[in-house]
Amino acid sequence: MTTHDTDRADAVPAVTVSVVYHSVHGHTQVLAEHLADGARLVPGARVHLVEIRPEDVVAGRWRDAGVMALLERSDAIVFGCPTLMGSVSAVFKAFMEAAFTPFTMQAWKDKLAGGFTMSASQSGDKLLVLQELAVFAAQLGMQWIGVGDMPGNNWSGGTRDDVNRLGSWLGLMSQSHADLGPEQAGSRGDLVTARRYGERIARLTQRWVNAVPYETPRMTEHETRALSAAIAAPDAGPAAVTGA
Ligand SMILES: Cc1cc2nc3c(=O)[nH]c(=O)nc-3n(C[C@H](O)[C@H](O)[C@H](O)COP(=O)(O)O)c2cc1C
Repeated sequence: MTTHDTDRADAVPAVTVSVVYHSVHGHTQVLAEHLADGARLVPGARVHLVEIRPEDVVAGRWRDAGVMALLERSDAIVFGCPTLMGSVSAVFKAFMEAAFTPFTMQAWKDKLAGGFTMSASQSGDKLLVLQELAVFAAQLGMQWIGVGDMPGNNWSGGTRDDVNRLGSWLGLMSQSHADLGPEQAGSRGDLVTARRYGERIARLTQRWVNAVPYETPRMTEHETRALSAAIAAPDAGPAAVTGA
């Protein structure tokens, strides 16, 4: 089992958020890391970053008892993988099929869920992957959380740095140019959107599990464009700007 864990239990009650992802060349991993960083902003959030590894797939079956035990005690699970041939990656699908056991026990019922995917094309049929992940979560009886941001890059002044620049709500979409390495994964806007989505999931988990008060953050289109402009500013980085 490969996990990178953070414990920010503080004085508030704890929730456990696990971000489970597969990445072939590292682009999806960057997205997962930013999503986890956003979740870590929430007091009490214990965030686990869990990589699904091809070496744990043997004869078509993925197995890792440690990961499954962690997921069973998680309050929220976020699923992510690259879009490959218009579908979830094969390694991640092997993980999904291994969830047949918790499915039979309804072990993940009423945990919160979310999903993300990365691809090279602007569309690349990423919606199909998010639909697969959402149906998977529904089969497990989970409660799905979508992206809560207005769309970006949908007007003449829009850029790749915009928040939610691919205009996806079912889950988080990001796009990486096929000739660039993971150090240039996605766009600044995608990484900020990932952090915002991670924070949203962790805050909603705190409300769902511990009834921690949560005031729904609302941003007008105008405010969203101002945030996108801040992300595009030369000195700004995704770590510095979230608009939260
Ligand atoms: C076998 C294969 C299939 C792919 N299929 C798609 C696709 O259907 N749509 C798309 O936009 N990109 C596709 N891509 C590009 C990947 O989604 C893209 O390179 C992504 O950044 C890989 O993420 P990773 O570095 O986390 O593995 C494909 C790449 C490979 C190698």
